[in-house]
Amino acid sequence: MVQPRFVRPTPSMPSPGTGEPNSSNLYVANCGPAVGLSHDAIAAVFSAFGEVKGVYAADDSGVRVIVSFADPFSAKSALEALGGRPCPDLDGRTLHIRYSVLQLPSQTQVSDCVPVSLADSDLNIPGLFLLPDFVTAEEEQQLLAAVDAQPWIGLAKRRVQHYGYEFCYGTRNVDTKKRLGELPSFVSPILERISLLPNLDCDLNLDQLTVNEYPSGVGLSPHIDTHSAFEDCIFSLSLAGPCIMEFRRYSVSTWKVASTNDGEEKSDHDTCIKKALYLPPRSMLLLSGEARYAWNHYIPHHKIDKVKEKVIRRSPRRVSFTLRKVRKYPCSCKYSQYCDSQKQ
Ligand SMILES: O=C(O)CCC(=O)C(=O)O
Ligand SMILES: [Fe+2]
Repeated sequence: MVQPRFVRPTPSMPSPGTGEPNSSNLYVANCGPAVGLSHDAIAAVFSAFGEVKGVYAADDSGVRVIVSFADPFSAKSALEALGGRPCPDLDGRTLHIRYSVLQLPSQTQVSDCVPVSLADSDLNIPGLFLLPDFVTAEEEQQLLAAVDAQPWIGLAKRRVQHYGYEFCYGTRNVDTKKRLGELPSFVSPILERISLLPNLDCDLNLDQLTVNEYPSGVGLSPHIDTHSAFEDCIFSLSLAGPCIMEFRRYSVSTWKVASTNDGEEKSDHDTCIKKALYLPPRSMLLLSGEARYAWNHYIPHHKIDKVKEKVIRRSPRRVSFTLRKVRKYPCSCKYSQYCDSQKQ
């Protein structure tokens, strides 16, 4: 699936707030993954005004998004209610909103494609490690059978299960006072294998597991796992199918980002470094240090991926086990510009 591309309307287009709504799509500046606000969090706020079909990056800045509604009247209500004022549910940021229009496919740039690496060393991201064949094919089947015997929670596009602590998608955090219990015994062999990994300078008493089941073509919006929620070292085991994971480091990625009056940062800030890695089934991805704290991770919403000139169709299903250690005290990492604990 090709992600739709939207543009900001030109000045000749009808101006917002006057008369009829002219688009179902809103161009929203001053929020996005570069300032710790995931597309899911933005969708949750805008869906108070009607059905949100999707939230997309407007450009590479990480602070400008397109919110696409099912109808123009919802877009108009959201623009009128949220535009130009601080939004308490989005970190108090002042949203700068205009209508946006869909760009025709012929005008669409195809520069979105990031070359996909097969080995972690090609990415050159400190703290990122890919461990192929972390579990055997037999163990993979046992793990899948174990989670399929448990109840799934349905989200908009994928299903999840939480163990240890519930992960709350609204706050992107966990409630440390609400422990669900021990991690299930079916992950014990994995925890044991993790504990034997050499040279890891982090707390490996992992106590939170999120199981994600992605149908073909479903991805995950760019995000950094909330610093205040989890310690360093985040493990993600891929089962049943592969995926491409993209990593983005935004140049404006800061909680303290200064924006001009209309929320537009200067164009020399409009860049992010993008890298992509192929995660085969049964592999374990470890995000630690810089990779965990400073890089957004993202699974593009594609049904077909291109890996080293080969076209790969996504399998009907990918199941991931994300294992983390819940943080009990504020984060004091050295990546303060990405850190909600050190937000000023
Ligand atoms: O599915 C994955 O491998 C990643 C999941 C993830 O990033 C998360 O749950 O925060
Ligand atoms: Fe994540």
